[in-house]
Amino acid sequence: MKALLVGVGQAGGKLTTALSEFDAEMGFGAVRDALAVNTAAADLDPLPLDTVLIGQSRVSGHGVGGDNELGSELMDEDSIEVLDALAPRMTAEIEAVVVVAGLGGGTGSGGAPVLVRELSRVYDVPIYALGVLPGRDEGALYQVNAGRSLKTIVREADATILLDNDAWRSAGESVEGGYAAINESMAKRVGLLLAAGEATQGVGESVVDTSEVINTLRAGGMAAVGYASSPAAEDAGENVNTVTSAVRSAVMTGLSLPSATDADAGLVAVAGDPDRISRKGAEKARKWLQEETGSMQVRGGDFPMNSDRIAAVVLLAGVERSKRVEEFLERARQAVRDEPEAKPDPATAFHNDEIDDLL
Ligand SMILES: Nc1nc2c(ncn2[C@@H]2O[C@H](COP(=O)(O)OP(=O)(O)OP(=O)(O)O)[C@@H](O)[C@H]2O)c(=O)[nH]1
Repeated sequence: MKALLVGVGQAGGKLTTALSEFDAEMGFGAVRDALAVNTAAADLDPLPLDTVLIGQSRVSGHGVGGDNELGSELMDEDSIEVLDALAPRMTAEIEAVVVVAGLGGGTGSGGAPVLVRELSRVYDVPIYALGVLPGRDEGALYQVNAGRSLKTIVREADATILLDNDAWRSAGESVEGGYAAINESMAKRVGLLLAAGEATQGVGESVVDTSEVINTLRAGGMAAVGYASSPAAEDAGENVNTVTSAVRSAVMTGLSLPSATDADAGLVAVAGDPDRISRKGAEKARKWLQEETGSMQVRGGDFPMNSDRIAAVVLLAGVERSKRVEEFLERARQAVRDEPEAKPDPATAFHNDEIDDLL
């Protein structure tokens, strides 16, 4: 999928950078261009990307300090500047725009839903969101902000891929301490997914096509991406279990939103040397995923790559009924109970259209 990335806020800018770098290192060419937008000049300065500073007349380049309503207002006021910066990058080859943001802060949390809405008004290609959920150790404000932002962005975007900071929390390590490694790992999942339909090596109808990724994401709502890999034998016949166990691990332990396995649609891309990929293994894995997700709509195919390993990239779409999402919303609800002055209950807001959301 030839994509244009827009990072909003600090996490958005860093993740967009990690994604662009992964795509370039792998030589995929799926990330065609990228831009970072922020209200804080200091967060934009270190990024190796073109940048747009918004809200200068109101916050003088100092950020919004976690106020996502202000983040949303500033994006609304300056969206023309952002759209102007994007216009020359929106060439005919672009198949999707991905707006990347941490949902728990201020600028990304408030600004990303506004930008998604504006982009959807102007362009016909799908506008996806890539949102980072705060870890459970992060403060109440992060949880509340993310709850409201999530509700709004899911409504505005064609699909919202969620990355849960807790999914990467290794024992004893703080989320803050591990951002660089977390971002690399997130970038690998999403970068492979974007590149899955771009594979040019190898032919055959079993190769995953960009339209299959887009059609899977048509389930809308929230999505998750999983990844796992293992060494493979040279002979495809010996790799039946290698393929099935890579797909299982991608879902059971490698998902960007852990346990989000109740899905409306799925896609399994088996990456590796086509001579090593077991057809039987790929078919078994697809059937297993149908059972695991309860969806009959599970697509599958190869992602030809030069490698002596076999990797599985799994996309699950329409995962909003999952336990993990409920857990997050309960956390946000609890945060509101603990800090009653912190805006409306995001969990109720998520399920109740009568309650105001961010936009
Ligand atoms: N995965 C990941 N999460 C991050 C990173 N940086 C911040 N976060 C998370 O993002 C949320 C905070 O959002 P930020 O992007 O820092 O905030 P912002 O959008 O710049 O908003 P303001 O700083 O309030 O203007 C928190 O949940 C952080 O844990 C990062 O590099 N990687």
